[in-house]
Amino acid sequence: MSLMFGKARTCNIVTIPEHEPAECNIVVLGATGSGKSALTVKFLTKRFISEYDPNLEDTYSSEEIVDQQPVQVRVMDTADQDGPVNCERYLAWASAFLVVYSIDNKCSFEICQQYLEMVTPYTKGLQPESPIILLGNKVDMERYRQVSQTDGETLAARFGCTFFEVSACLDFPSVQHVFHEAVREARREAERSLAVRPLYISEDKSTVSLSPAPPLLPCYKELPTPTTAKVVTVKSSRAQSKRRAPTLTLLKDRFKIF
Ligand SMILES: Nc1nc2c(ncn2[C@@H]2O[C@H](COP(=O)(O)OP(=O)(O)OP(=O)(O)O)[C@@H](O)[C@H]2O)c(=O)[nH]1
Repeated sequence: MSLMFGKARTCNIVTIPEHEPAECNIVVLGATGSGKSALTVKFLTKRFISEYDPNLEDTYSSEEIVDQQPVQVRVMDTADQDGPVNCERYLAWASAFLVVYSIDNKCSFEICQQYLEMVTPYTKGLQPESPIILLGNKVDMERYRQVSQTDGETLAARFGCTFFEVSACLDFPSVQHVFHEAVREARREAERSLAVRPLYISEDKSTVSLSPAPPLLPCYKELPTPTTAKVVTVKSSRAQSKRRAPTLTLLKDRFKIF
């Protein structure tokens, strides 16, 4: 079974065959219109969407290379109407969370606080924890800014999470960096939680062993089935390129891409 950075793993240390990539489930949360879908599609296709179905919630999968290591990244682009509802559909599934607001919308920032207040108590009690990244999106809208960078940094510090300001319609590398940073933090958490298991040194000191692993309890929860979620395998026009690229077959009627 491949190692998941997050809940979905057996409770023993599992060695992953070289060829099998690790997996990382990222849940994108935030107020309506904050840019969750635009950030998700930018990460998967390098392109910026302008129109979308605001009520659709989808989960995408992409093969990524993060720090020379292959990882199957699944991104759940959620669509709550105004604030956290029905959270159990993603809490146990997530390896990491991106909580998004728009810097030109104070209300979206306040809704992010509700998400952080809901998600943090759940993740802090887990081994490994699911890291949270707070994202101020639409930084290209500086002239309409309603939320200062300091406000974002202060909120992130209060909940112990990482903070970035990005724009889904500007450069791709800054958006890719946020998703890859979520993978790195989930990877570090998974390694840390494996490392903190107590070591037992036998009487004759001849052997050192890890604490007896708890019984094999598959912790993996099936992919949540939100009302309209579909796991979409993604294939982008770049898939034809030589470079190992994320692939996206976007269901054209959902997004207008330019
Ligand atoms: N200027 C600017 N507009 C953006 C940016 N990201 C998204 N938008 C626009 O903001 C609107 C909402 O973007 P979405 O990605 O659909 O937002 P969402 O959070 O997915 O919204 P819901 O699907 O309703 O939950 C769209 O018109 C996007 O084109 C950005 O970084 N800059």
